[in-house]
Amino acid sequence: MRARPSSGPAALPAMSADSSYLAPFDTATFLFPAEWHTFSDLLGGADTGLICLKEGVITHVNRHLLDQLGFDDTELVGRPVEFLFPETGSATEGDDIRLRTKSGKVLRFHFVANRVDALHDAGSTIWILRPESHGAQTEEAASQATPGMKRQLHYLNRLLRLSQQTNTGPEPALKIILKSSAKAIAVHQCAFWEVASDLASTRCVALYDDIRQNFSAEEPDPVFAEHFHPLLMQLVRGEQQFIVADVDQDPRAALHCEYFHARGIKALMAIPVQRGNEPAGLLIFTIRAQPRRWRKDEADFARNAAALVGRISHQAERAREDAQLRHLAHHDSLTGLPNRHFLFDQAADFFPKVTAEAKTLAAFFIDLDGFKSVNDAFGHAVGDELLKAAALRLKNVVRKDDVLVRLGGDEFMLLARNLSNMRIADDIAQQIVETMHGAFALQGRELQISASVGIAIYPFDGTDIDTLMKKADIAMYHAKSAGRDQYRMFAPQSGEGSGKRSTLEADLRRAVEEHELVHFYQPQVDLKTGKVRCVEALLRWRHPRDGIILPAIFLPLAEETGLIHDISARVMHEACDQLNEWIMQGLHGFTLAINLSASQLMDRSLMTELEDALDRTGVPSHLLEWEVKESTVMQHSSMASSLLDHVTDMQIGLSIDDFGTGYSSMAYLRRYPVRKVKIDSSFVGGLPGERDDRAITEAIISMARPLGLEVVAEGVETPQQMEFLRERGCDIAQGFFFTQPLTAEQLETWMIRH
Ligand SMILES: Nc1nc2c(ncn2[C@@H]2O[C@H](COP(=O)(O)OP(=O)(O)OP(=O)(O)O)[C@@H](O)[C@H]2O)c(=O)[nH]1
Repeated sequence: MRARPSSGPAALPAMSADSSYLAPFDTATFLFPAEWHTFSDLLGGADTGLICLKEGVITHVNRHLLDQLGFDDTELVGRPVEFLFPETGSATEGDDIRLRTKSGKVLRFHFVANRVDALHDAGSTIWILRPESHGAQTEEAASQATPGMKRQLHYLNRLLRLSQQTNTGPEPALKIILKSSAKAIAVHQCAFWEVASDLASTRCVALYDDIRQNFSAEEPDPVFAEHFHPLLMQLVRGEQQFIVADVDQDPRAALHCEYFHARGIKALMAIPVQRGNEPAGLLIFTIRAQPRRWRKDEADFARNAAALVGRISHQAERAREDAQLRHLAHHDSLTGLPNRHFLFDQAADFFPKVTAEAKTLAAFFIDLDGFKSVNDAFGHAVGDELLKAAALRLKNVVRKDDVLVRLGGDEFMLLARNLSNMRIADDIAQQIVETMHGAFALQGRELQISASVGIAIYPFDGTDIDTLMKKADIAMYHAKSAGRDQYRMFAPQSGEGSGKRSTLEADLRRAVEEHELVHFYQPQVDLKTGKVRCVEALLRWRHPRDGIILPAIFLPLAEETGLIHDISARVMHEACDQLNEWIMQGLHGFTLAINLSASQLMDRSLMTELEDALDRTGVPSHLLEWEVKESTVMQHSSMASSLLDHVTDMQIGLSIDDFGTGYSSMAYLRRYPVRKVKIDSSFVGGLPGERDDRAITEAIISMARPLGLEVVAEGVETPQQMEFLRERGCDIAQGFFFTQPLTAEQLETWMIRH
């Protein structure tokens, strides 16, 4: 087989050291360095030269060959291989090959094998060069070695490919090495015997059997204990290799013959494995039935495989130790909870995420009440038990994405992410307080304790963990002063922090004036026709520093400061303008839904703003829809009723948000002209798998139908959810399955495509 690289320049001045032949070159794109090292470790016996080429250009040369030729790595890598040929040159597998040294001498090598696509990188070629024959005997040896080395190369190649595919840790890697090594040097079995750290015992970790084609771990038996174990221990301790061609002829094997006969072993190679500088065990290759005169390349391969096993097991041990250390450093040994260090490390990771996702985060500072007296009355050990039991109860309050840590003593902190509204923070704090109420049965006693909780909210009370913790601590202190066994939100008057609140207020004023409050739009799609029936306008604050902020965060502040009026007026006008623009563009056939909070519903001037906006734009009022939360209609029914009555007269649609979230009286459905009810996304999220969510969804749909109400499902994310809803007769769906909320321009493009 001709192996001369075809892509190299045809007539090169071979002896030239002209650097113009150095192509722009990045080794990493050709071959992983680790892969090359594994490869050259395993194949490169003390006298084997290896060159790796990519399209005729040298990418790697092993140490042995570099030493022979007198070149440095950097002098060869990146050059066409012809650079090494004296005058003209060629390379034919199975033949001799002549290469020039740096000093101008010419050396001859035996070209054992040329492997195309040897490594993961298609197009890579590996040349294996052995010392050129010095006489008849060596020539014969070389030609005998050739098929063996080709096989080694073949299995090595497989080994590397597999190790890349699996990459699942030391155990699969070990199996791959055992199997490939057994095949590469054609033995019946290859086993790794690991030695205990006190060097007192060995254990067969894995054994590959070529005949059975499977792995097992050899069970030591009495014959092993008496005849083989002493040999293993002696080899491990002395770091000696034991290479035997015929166990019946070799006097060193005589003592252990019984074991070899019992196992049918005729020849073996036992090679010590080092883990770092410590003995790790032995890699043992065995041959049954026939003696075997081990060739040098086979012994080299075995030694290199043992080195690889040692390296992998060393890396695995280090990774284990690192993980253990990291766990210890980040966890509290009493409760097993993450500790303060973990919290700060985590904070570095999740604060940017929270900001990027425009989410909120609540920090709960939890401190047990009167814990000291438990210690004093019953002793530290009972105190410890109580801390463990309290931690366990707190864990039950934690949701999937939350982080609970023990800060120290009787203090814990919970970070709850992704709060869609502030009521959830109240609910969580209430749960924390309540979870401590039941008596703790500890060491035959019943102990009663309570907890005080302080809450701080990101980004309003702080944008870093230190500040949030401090504010939550202040709020917790206020909960204690108010009588303990309760929670408090951080409020400006609860300590320093008023500065921040007033900055925020100023920010919000500016936001209204500078149009930082913007609408995103999410379509609601008819499940029968696939048409867009409605577009919900979702108000967001595009804060120049803090990113997107949800209304659940800024509306309470807007209500507190009276800014809500300006915001509502703007919402009405902008919604009508946008709808008008879409109508002018020919996008119609859908309504526009606007969310109204409780305080907006009580603002009588809102009606005037709405009428102005409708007059100014000419948008027909029936194309508007108001979305009001069920709780809002219920809690403020008398105050809101006159506004809602007016809406009825104007034929503005009314839809009830978060329908079914816990209010039992449905009388308002008859009282007001409700057009639609929306199934809260918290129920839709569990569809179709969660039994309760299925039952609630089905109940809402069957309740709405006789009342002539349309049902809209919010938060639909998967085809399975959509299919379930469609089958159950849900009319309309909205959610990421169709699209996330979009800007007006994005929505236009989306609509044209759908
Ligand atoms: N058993 C036990 N006690 C601890 C541990 N770490 C700290 N403590 C004790 O926990 C107590 C916590 O103090 P405080 O929170 O001020 O005591 P308290 O009685 O709960 O006071 P209030 O919070 O004001 O109700 C101190 O007495 C600490 O010595 C621990 O690991 N185990």
